[in-house]
Amino acid sequence: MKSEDYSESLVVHFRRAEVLRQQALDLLAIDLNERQLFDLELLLNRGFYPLTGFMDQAVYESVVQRMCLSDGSVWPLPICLDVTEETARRLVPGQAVALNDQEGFLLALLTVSDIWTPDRREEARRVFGTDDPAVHPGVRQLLEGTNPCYVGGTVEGVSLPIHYDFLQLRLTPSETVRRFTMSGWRRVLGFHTEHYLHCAHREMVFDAARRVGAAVFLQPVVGLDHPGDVDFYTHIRCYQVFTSKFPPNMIMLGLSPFASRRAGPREALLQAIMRRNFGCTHFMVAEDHADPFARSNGEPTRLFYEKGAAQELVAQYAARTGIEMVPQQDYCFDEESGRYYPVQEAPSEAARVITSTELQQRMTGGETIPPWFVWPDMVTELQRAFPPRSKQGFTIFLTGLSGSGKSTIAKVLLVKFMELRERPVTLLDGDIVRKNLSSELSYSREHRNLNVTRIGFVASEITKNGGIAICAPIAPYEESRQANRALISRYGGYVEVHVSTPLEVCEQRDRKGLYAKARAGKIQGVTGITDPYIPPSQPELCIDTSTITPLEAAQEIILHLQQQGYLA
Ligand SMILES: Nc1ncnc2c1ncn2[C@@H]1O[C@H](COP(=O)(O)OS(=O)(=O)O)[C@@H](OP(=O)(O)O)[C@H]1O
Ligand SMILES: Nc1ncnc2c1ncn2[C@@H]1O[C@H](COP(=O)(O)OP(=O)(O)O)[C@@H](O)[C@H]1O
Repeated sequence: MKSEDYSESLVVHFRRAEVLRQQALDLLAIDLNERQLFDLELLLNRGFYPLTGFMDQAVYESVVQRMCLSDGSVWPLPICLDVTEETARRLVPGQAVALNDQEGFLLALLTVSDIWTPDRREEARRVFGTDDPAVHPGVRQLLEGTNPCYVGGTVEGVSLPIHYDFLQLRLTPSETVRRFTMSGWRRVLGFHTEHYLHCAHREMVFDAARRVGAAVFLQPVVGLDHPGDVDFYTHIRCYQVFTSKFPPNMIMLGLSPFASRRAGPREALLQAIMRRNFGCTHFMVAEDHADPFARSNGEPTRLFYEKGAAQELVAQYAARTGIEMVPQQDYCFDEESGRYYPVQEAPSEAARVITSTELQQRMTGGETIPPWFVWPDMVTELQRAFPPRSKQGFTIFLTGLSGSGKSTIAKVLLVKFMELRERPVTLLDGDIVRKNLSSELSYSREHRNLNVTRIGFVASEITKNGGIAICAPIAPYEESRQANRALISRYGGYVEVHVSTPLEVCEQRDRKGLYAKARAGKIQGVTGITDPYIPPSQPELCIDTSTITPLEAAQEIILHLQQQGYLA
């Protein structure tokens, strides 16, 4: 396109966007969730070409049952907009609806074609191969994480979803096609990944590209949070290091906003179609591609889909999709010859593959990483995401009856950590939180859980930023304690301490007269008397303070932290 033509088309686009913005002021608006935003972005940037909007019922059924659109072209997964029953009742065919991001910023106008209640169990059976949410996380997401009604219709874009990070890498299909052409790339091998890549991956990608005579388009999936994954920014910086290890003009990095369904072969096929839209001629597919239980680097694991099924499906449809399947082979390192080999061709049993889990363990344990495994500049990046435990933040969560000794132990720990001066320390004591953060809450089960998860949220932020959080609420219920454990252990250490001092001792202490009041019937719902305390099922430590001093109790916790490597 000539530059005058391009400026003219931009002007037309801006004028049209302004018209749509005015129109949207009077329309019903739907604020899209993260998954829906990813789908919308791919509809607007034509990553999902030939789709021009969210599928209507006929197309949806055809895709679910026969994997094709109404014109017969291959399409393996439904791309639908799910809404609540309440929203569905407010919609009629022909109506225009504003589609906003989570902050209410207008992204597109949807012209509704139909609204229906899909049989999501049937969808799950067809698309995922099971309708049991217990055995497949994708099915769980579909049945429990999406709304019950679907809305179909074409979308007209006002703006692509806004990103502020790594803008130079957020390439649309038209941008990648233009860049491939300008680079003289006629054959391009698309490589989709969610894992961090290392030296053996370079050999793997290099060999595959050489075999088919193609350059490489590395397009990692970014966006949805994967618990336990390397921190997002480190992840991308590692991809940048990875691409720097290839000869000039051989590899390009671009970020894809795809929301994975973990639908195995069908998902691999959709990813292949997307890569074709981004300008690739070949697509690398792993044996366990998009399997919900897939792991990088050949870690042994029980897969949901048959090994190799994804490769077969993508290869089977290659002529119709216009993109060829290239099988992905795992590589290992043979120390004797100092060379990398496809795992099946390794000259000796001793050839080494380090798995993602082992790498993570080595990083957090502060162990060395052999140079044949990860380049030193990538190790530096990874060390930021996986600091050794002695540099990670952690939370000590003391739970137990009133008077069991939580606050006293917490105060001793606070002083000890302040003395060490290694990390910033925050004490989130039950009474203090009640005054400052949860003053409106009662002592009902619901409110206690809310209070405890609020404490957990604050502790998770402190832990994430490398600090120490000491929490000391009663926390009588397992559900909120488990939620805190799951949240906080994503970011650092979590030590649950059950201060298990028996009720009789707590009652004898009765520093606040709480038990006396409860026994006299002056207050209701006191934990241990008329309200339950459910002991933690698997606390890291159990401390009964009836026979030990506060200092001794604190020392037990410090010892545990030292054993676990959190304190040097
Ligand atoms: N009904 C009832 N049950 C238990 N405790 C009561 C109640 N009413 C007031 N208090 C005082 O509030 C403190 C407990 O609040 P928490 O926020 O730690 O409780 S919870 O975790 O939300 O269950 C607790 O403080 P601690 O003694 O420091 O534990 C009590 O003094
Ligand atoms: N080993 C111990 N650890 C903690 N507190 C103890 C210990 N031995 C005796 N106590 C006494 O028990 C009481 C516990 O009160 P507190 O720490 O406020 O409990 P909680 O915060 O669990 O309600 C304090 O008076 C404290 O001096």
